[in-house]
Amino acid sequence: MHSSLPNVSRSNAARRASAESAAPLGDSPFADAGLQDGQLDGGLDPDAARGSLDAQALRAWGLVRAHLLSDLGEKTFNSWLKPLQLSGVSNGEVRLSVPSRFMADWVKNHFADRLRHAFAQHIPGIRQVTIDVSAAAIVEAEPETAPAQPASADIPSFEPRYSFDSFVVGKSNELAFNAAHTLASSVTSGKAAGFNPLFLHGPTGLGKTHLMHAIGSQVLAANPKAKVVYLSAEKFMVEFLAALRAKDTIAFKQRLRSADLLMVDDVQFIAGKDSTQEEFFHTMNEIISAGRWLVISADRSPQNLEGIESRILSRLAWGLVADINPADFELRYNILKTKLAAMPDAQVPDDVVQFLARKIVANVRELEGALNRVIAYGNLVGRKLDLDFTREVLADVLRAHSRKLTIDEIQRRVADHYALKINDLISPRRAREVARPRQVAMYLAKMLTPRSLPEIGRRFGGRDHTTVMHAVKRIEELRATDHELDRDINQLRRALDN
Ligand SMILES: Nc1ncnc2c1ncn2[C@@H]1O[C@H](COP(=O)(O)OP(=O)(O)OP(=O)(O)O)[C@@H](O)[C@H]1O
Repeated sequence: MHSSLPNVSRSNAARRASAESAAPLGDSPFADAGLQDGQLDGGLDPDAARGSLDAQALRAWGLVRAHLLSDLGEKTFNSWLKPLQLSGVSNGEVRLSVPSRFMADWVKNHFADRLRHAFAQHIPGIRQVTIDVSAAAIVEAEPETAPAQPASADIPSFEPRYSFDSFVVGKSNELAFNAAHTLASSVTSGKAAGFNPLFLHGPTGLGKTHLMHAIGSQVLAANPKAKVVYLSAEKFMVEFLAALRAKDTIAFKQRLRSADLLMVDDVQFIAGKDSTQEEFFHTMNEIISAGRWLVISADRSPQNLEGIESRILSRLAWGLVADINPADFELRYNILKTKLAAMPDAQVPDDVVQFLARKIVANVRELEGALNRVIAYGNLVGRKLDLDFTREVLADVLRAHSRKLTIDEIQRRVADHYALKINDLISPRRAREVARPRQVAMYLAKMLTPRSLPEIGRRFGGRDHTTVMHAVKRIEELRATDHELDRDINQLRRALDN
């Protein structure tokens, strides 16, 4: 595991190392994908970049970061995982470093298992992940009294992506959208909104943070001097406790309580955290009674927020409570189309968009992540973005979502499609009108179920696994030239997907 890297900037070192290595990592032909996103630049200890890590470790690190970003979402990733640096891999152990003791403890307590699991998928034999404070940080900072501030807590990046214009409205989110828009207009015009605070709630990944950022962007666009403060409830707590430890809560209080618009995201996080809730209650009160604006989000309604003090809940219920529900197919499809309209270089056929909208139903973050992954991998390997490629790239996501398809179902569909009986498919008959559909059914069984070749052979009248292998190969070859067969298979796959 030793290859030396040139002493270049961190992201270049990581990129170059992964680009230079030709060896595929595990089974994935897309091993570099983790380094495609600017989000994932860096993450490499400067000492490691000077030569102690090999290309496999670097590529695995890129993938681990990509997976964690898509699993945990940008907010959590940026706050806690983006600052991690890879400093070494040896003897089944991955060593990571962070800039402060506080962060090291936090990451250890909250993410160590997830990191270990993610690494083990890409570097066989990884048993342990160790998180240390980086040597440079120990010299430069006072970690115990000054916890890391991995991302700006004060003013959100206001991502231009997160605007009202880019938010696609459907039945499930129109109340929240209208409420957010009304509040933003009231803050900028000074006219009463008729409610304050605004409480947005809904399951993860459905656009609460997007709407908060959109409110903030609109307010700042109208009045760049407005004091807009956005922070997650987690960061509220971390900063408050740090201020308490440093015996200096005045600056913290002033910064939040003087906001014209204060937005606190994911408030469920402070459930059961008594002293933080106390502070939060006074902050809310001060903001509202001074006629300034408050927006709160949570993953559930105020009635269901267990562990949050009743005085906070009743304060929240005074305002407007707007829910966001899971998107239906139409909204999911429109969201994808809107995202694609902003990416003129991406050529994604409509059947792929429909497929994604049909398959990825849990939340918009996952939907967006799936689309980005297909596009990024397509660019990386230079493949046409069709349904086969999409299924290949998203195999893990689809597996998690899909119901179990059986060989019986495949046989039934194929038999119907070719106007045959199921018995024809498992019979010894070799006539072409039976043999070709049988090969199609075997091919689909191999592609769409986890069954092994011998198992599939057994289910087709006790045939040998080499017969199945031959069928799969033959259909793959024919699909490239026989358009009718290709169309049949696409139709069958769509039918089986539903
Ligand atoms: N209606 C929508 N139109 C366009 N993009 C959307 C929509 N809903 C969600 N998104 C996108 O989905 C992603 C996840 O949304 P967001 O982070 O706002 O979710 P959230 O509800 O705050 O999740 P969490 O509870 O995990 O914080 C973002 O990239 C956001 O832009």
